[in-house]
This record gives sequence, structure tokens and C-alpha cells, in this order.
Amino acid sequence: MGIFVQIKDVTVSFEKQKVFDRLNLDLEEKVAYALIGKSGSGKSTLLNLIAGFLKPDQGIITIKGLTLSQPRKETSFLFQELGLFPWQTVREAIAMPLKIKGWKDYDQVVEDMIKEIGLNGHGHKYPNELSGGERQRVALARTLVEKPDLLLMDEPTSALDAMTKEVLQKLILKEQKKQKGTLLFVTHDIEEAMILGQSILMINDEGGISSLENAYYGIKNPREQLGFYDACIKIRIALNMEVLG
Ligand SMILES: Nc1ncnc2c1ncn2[C@@H]1O[C@H](COP(=O)(O)OP(=O)(O)OP(=O)(O)O)[C@@H](O)[C@H]1O
Repeated sequence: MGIFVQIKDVTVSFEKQKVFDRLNLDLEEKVAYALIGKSGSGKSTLLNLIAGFLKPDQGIITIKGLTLSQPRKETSFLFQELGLFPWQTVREAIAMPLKIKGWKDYDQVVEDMIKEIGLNGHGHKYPNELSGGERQRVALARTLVEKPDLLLMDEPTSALDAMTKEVLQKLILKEQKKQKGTLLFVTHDIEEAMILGQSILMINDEGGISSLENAYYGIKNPREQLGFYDACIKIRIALNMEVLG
């Protein structure tokens, strides 16, 4: 597997605050990365850089060997705010990226995706007629339907109850295995990082990023694996966060 995203000597500052100072990071092709770090450590900033929404003050970012100068159409982004339009139904929201790309016959693809996310029979509904978890699934479907080669997600399951969270995590895992794109997602949830990330990236106090291979990725019931919680706690301690309750 080759290097897909390369961050070379990237510096980013807001006003006088330096978020990253000569950051170097490589993301490999077709790998799922969890990005964790304290609040304000720069997780969303890193996603914005790789999405091409934010330009570094110094340094360069390359994707597939090409210097990133603007957002790419092969990259999908799932924002915390979801970005669903109140006037679009589930069906219209999922079809939108395909329409923009100039697809003609997308009805079946959209219907298949609606089934995939478990919203069969809800295609005609508007966001205000959906629950929070259903809205999050629609936003996820909209980013997955165009089969991006790079998917960036900012806390995809935040603010969901445990059961809905699990449904969404299973969906992400399934789609990731099927589509085989590169995935980078931000999470505050160490368990989620362990369940979904093949590799876990941690932003440390100095603004550097260290990575660790996740031995638990892909195991069917990771919670049942001996050592799962130990590993979670170790990561929490490394991050200097509160130990799991
Ligand atoms: N547009 C901006 N203007 C000024 N400061 C900013 C801007 N965006 C981010 N920052 C600052 O940069 C730092 C990193 O922000 P960022 O949103 O990347 O953190 P984060 O790790 O995603 O945090 P959280 O976990 O709380 O969402 C923060 O101190 C934030 O206040």
C-alpha cells in the first residue's frame, strides 16, 4: 500500500496561536485512521487542511502525489453540523452529490443506499421528520454514496445514544471494508477509535502526532476481547485524559 496523503513541514497558526509547527504525517492508502486528542489540540484543523478548506501558512500537503491547492471532488467530508438542508428529503439529500457529478440514472443507487442505512420507507421525509440518529445516517449516506477515495469525518457518532452509536459504527465499518477508501475520523471516544480505526493517531501536547497500530480492529466483538479496556485505558493515560468510567 502506498502513501495517499502526505503532510510535509506544515505550520498553521490562528492569530498568534500556533496549532501545528512543522507537522509531518503520512496516511496510507485504504487505511482507516482514528484521530484523537484533547479539545483544542487541532483535530478539526487537521481535517480542514486535508480537505483543502484551510491552507497551511508553511509546508505542503500532497494527495496521491499531487499538491493540494483546493478541495478535491474525490474527497468527502462529514461535518459535525451534518449540513442537511431542511428543504431536501432523504432521497434528495443522498442524490445531491450524484446530481452534482452529472450522473443521470441514480435512482437505484440512492434507493440501495437508503436500504443500506436502514431507512427504507423514510425516503420522502424531511430532516425535521427524522430522529437525530436517522439524520446522522442520512448525512453519512450522502458522503458514502459517491464512493470517495478519501473520507474525512468529524465526530461521526457524537451526541448519539449507545445503541444508535453502535448501528452507525457498524455501518461505517461495513462501508469502509466494502469501499476501501482512506478514512480519517475524529473521535473523543477511545472505544470508537479502537472499533473503527486500523491505526490510531494521537495529537500530543506539543502539536506532534504519534501513531499506534490497533490490534483490535476488525475483531467482531472487541468489547469481549481480553485487554480491550486495558488498551483503552492506556490510550487515555497517554492522552492524559480521564480514565474510562
Ligand atoms: N478559524 C479559527 N480562528 C481562530 N482560531 C481557531 C480557528 N479554528 C481553530 N482555532 C483554534 O485552533 C485550535 C485548534 O482548534 P480545533 O478546532 O482544530 O481543535 P479540536 O481538536 O478539533 O477541538 P475540539 O475537540 O474541541 O473540537 C483551538 O485553540 C481553536 O480555538
